[in-house]
Amino acid sequence: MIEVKNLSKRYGKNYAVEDISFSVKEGEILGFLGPNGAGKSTTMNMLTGYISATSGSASVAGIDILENPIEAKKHIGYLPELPPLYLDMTVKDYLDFAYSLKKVSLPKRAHIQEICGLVKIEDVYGRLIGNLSKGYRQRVGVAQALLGNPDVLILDEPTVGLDPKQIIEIRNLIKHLGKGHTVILSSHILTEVQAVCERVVVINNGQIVADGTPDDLSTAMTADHKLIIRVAGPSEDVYKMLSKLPHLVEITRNGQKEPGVFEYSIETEAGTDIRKEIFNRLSDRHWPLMAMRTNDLTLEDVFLQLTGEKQMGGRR
Ligand SMILES: Nc1ncnc2c1ncn2[C@@H]1O[C@H](COP(=O)(O)OP(=O)(O)OP(=O)(O)O)[C@@H](O)[C@H]1O
Repeated sequence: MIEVKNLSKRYGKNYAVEDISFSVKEGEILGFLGPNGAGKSTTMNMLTGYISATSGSASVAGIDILENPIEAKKHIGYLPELPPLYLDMTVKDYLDFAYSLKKVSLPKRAHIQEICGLVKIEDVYGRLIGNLSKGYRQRVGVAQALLGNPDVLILDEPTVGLDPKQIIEIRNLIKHLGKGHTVILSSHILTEVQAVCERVVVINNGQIVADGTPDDLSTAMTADHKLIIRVAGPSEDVYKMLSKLPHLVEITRNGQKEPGVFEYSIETEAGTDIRKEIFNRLSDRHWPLMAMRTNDLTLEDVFLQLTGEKQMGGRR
């Protein structure tokens, strides 16, 4: 549904986005994750035809957005980071205005009513946008993006500035919308993409540093070379035996976790998997293996490893 190939945007000597490629399948909810300044908005603005690209191509529903922006835009609903809401308009007037601006051909009243029901803004329909809470304003922004029933929704940081209850509501709304649309959602919040998205593209300093499902990314970084095991056996002897394991990088004793059961963290060379070896050796000595788990990284750890950032961008 969306194809981005070698897309770059340069401002002066600096690349805001450099040579990025990714694709989004029909019906997918893709999280575009990166810290502030990573290039998310720039990418979304190019994808939606708001700014031109320095080089590369992007297409939506098979239409090149840079060559044929008017046609391509008919397939896209866009919620920019700062939605273009007119605070002195009522929700009704604003949606009527956006309907005309977008030259939507669907039957006006029925279409707008359906969208208002979907994003749950019927009860504020006659109110001034300036008097609405941020959560409701964001819903109005989403309603505007849904006008014309586009195949693709592009939402730039849709939960920024909302309170926790509003965040949950908007996330649920996006998940719901994902059932009938292809969605790209940008975010600098890991838990958000984990909660909402089926796939995540991680961008940092204008470049893509990872692409996969949230689980894939954790797994890829975890591998099976970092293990935590618990063994019922004499701590000193077990430790000595484990120290002779092949491909060992480091072994740490974590102490006694239950009577007679000691825990160890084992790291081996990347790409090695010594779980069977551990099991067999302990079994030979009749030291029961009470627990074994990979030292899972959270998506947050993965992100920090991928981007080399000390911390995420400050806004929440
Ligand atoms: N019009 C512009 N002129 C010069 N530099 C720009 C312009 N727009 C963006 N940049 C730079 O490009 C980089 C990427 O910006 P972009 O807004 O795409 O990041 P972002 O990931 O969306 O971050 P944020 O969440 O803060 O909006 C930043 O370093 C920014 O300063």
